[in-house]
Amino acid sequence: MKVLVKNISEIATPLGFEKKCGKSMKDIKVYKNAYILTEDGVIVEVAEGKFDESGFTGDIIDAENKAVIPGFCDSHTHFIFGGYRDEEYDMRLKGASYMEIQEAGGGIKSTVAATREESFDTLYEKGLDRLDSMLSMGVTTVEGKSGYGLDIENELKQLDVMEKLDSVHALDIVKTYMPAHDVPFEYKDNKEGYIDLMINKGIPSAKGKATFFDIFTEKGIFEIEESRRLLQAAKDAGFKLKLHADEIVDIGGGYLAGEMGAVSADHLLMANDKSINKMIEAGTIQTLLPVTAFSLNADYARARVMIDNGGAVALGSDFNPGSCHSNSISLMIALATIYMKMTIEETLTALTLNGAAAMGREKEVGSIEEGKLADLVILDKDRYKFLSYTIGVNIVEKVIKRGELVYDKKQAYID
Ligand SMILES: N=CN[C@@H](CCC(=O)O)C(=O)O
Ligand SMILES: [Zn+2]
Repeated sequence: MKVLVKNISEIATPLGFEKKCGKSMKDIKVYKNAYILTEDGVIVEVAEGKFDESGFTGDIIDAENKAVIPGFCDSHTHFIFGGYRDEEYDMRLKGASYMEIQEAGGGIKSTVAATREESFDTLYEKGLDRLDSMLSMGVTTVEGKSGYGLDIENELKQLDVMEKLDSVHALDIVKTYMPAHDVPFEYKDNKEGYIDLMINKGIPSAKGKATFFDIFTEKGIFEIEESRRLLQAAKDAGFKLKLHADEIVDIGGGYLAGEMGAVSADHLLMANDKSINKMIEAGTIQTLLPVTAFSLNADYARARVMIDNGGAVALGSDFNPGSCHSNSISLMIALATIYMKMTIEETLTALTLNGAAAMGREKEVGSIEEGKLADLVILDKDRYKFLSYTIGVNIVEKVIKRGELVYDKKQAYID
């Protein structure tokens, strides 16, 4: 089945089947007055000018002289969770810190209690709504983590919910197993016991159910040597690695990510120069989550140092019920461009091709070119620079996933 997307004012996309590093992050290909031809969900032609429609029997999507970009690849979310933490957020607005709340038994632990309580079906229904919301912001591939079960059964419940969602929803989901998100209440005086449980039972139980293993490497949560043991066990079991690193305190989590050959290290608000250089040397993608920094009222990650020294930077939403209850792509773009001093071209690469690479999907998605899946966003503006210029506003008009129109903002309104 062929689909033609025609009357495109401008296509803006990074090009390639590998992550972009350093200076090349800003190299965006811009086609003017263009079209995209797809077949069976895959892009077969991208060109400027008019496509000869005589004898064409496929479907046509008219972009009405609007700009087209690749579907966003959000490589860091915790979107399967029970309950909410609005009261804790209010406490933070009144001055309590994220870690104070966590140490007092709130934070991740309160979401773990709520997620254990919630049935598969309830988590699934909430997941559907959250995926719809992501789609409306132009996200076509998303990473989702477990990490709110913290026991064998409930961690697998989260992964199974994502598996089912992936099979029914237009968005593609890349699953991450994260039993090392925190030490559960029942092991509060026996962290070693929990680490042994994860190594001996948890990791084997999740084999084949998730692509990545992730850990919260943080002072007072999992320290460097504890993290190393867990990461090694996960790597030996065939998982690719991710780390939540250097978010609150610099304990060298970014350096460990480089040493372990992790695909990505995420947050990195406090990452020091040695860690940044180690990640660059190791090819570890530095995934930055500016909406979390904004929500925690913390300093932003040093994107310019990372990019100017040759690093590959991705951007993710970190959508979760605690540190960042927002999946807003437009807010993320505003923060990345204004506070992290990324250009809009670097930001686009970070949210598409590099995000795809942070999920191991760079060969399939993340750019608009022959051979990639036809995952496209039609903006309601004719130039891609409106992505940053229209501050904090969602300018996604239509979303195409594997060549099929799956979201149209205009149909969301009653006339
Ligand atoms: N920092 C650790 N994990 C999440 C927050 C999870 C939560 O607060 O529930 C994050 O990436 O920010
Ligand atoms: Zn996270």
